[in-house]
Amino acid sequence: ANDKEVVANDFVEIFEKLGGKHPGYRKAHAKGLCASGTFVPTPNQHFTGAALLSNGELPVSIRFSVGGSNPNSDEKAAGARGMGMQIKLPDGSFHTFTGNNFPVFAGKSPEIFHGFLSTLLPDENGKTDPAKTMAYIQQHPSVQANAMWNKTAKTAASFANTEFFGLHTFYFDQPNEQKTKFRWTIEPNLGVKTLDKAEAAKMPTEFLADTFAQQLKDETVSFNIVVSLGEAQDSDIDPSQQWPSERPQVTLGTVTVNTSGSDACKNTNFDPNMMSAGFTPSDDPVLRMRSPAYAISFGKRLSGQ
Ligand code: HEM
Repeated sequence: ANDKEVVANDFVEIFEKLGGKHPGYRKAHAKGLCASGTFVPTPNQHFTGAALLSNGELPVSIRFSVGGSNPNSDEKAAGARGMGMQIKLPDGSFHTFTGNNFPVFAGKSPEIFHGFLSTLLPDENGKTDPAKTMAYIQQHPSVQANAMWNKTAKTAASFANTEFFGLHTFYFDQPNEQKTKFRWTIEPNLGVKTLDKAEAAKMPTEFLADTFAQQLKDETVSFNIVVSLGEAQDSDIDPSQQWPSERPQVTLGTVTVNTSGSDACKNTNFDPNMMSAGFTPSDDPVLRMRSPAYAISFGKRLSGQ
C-alpha cells in the first residue's frame, strides 16, 4: 500500500479534526492530572554510571492523562490512558518517560498511524465508516495488535492502578562502549485494576482525580520503572511489535507519588526523546515523529491556540 509521507503538523491537524479545536490544551491527551513525587533509583550493572541512577533520590513531576483531544472527555469510557514523567537531575537536566496503557502502538510508522487515524474521520454527512477502518487494518497488519487491544480494553479504575508502556526502544551507552538496548514499563505497586462495563456505568463522568487523591491519603501510591533487556533480533524500530515476554527485566527505580491536583505540569512538554546523560533514542520513526509533534502542540497551547 502507498502511504503518503506525513509531517508532524499533519498529526496536530488530524487530532483537531477528530476531537475538535480546544485552544490552550494539548492536542492529544488533553485531559490530565498533575502529580509530583520522588524517584529512588536501583543502580545496576546494565546502566553503569548513569547519572539518573547515581544521584540518590530525585524529584519527579508527573502528568496522568486520558487519550484524545477533548479536555472534558468521559472517564467512564475505556481506552487510552497516559503518563508523562520528568525526573529532574541535580545538574538541571531531565529524564522523561512518556507512555500509554497499551502494550503495542497502532502502526509501525507515522504514515501508517496517520492513515489509520484518517479512516476515523467522519464524511461530509458526519458519518464514520467502520468498514473503512477494518479494511485499512487488514491492509496494514501493524495496526492490528493495537486495534485488538482497543476492542477488549476496559476502563482504568485509577491512574494509580494502571500500567504504562514506553513502547519504543532506547539505548544506554555503557562506559565499556557496550550499548544496553531496552524498553520500559511503569508498573503500579497497587496492582492493575480496571472496571468492566457495568462497574464503569455507575461512575460519574469524572472520577480519576478524586480517586487518585483518596488513594494518596489512604495508601502509598508508587510505581516501579522496569526495563526489558533486548536481544539482537528484537526490533528497535517498530513499536507495533512486542518483544518476547521472557526477556530479562531490571528495575531502574521506584517513583513514589506525594501530591496531586496542582497546575505544576501544565506548561511541561513531556517529550520522550529528552533523556539524561548516556541515554539515546532508537531510530524508531514513530518515536522520532513525537518530538516535532509535541513541540508544535506545546507552542500552540502556550500561545492560546
Ligand atoms: C506519531 C506518533 C505520535 C504522535 C504524533 C503523538 C502526538 C502527541 C501530541 C501532539 C501530544 C500533546 C503534546 C503536548 O501538547 O505537550 C501528545 C501527548 C501524549 N502522548 Fe503522544 N503521540 C504519538 C505517539 C505516542 C506514543 C507511542 C505514546 C506512548 C508510548 C504517546 C503518549 C502520549 C502521552 C502520555 C501524552 C500526554 C503527555 C502529557 O501529559 O503532556 N504518544 N502526543
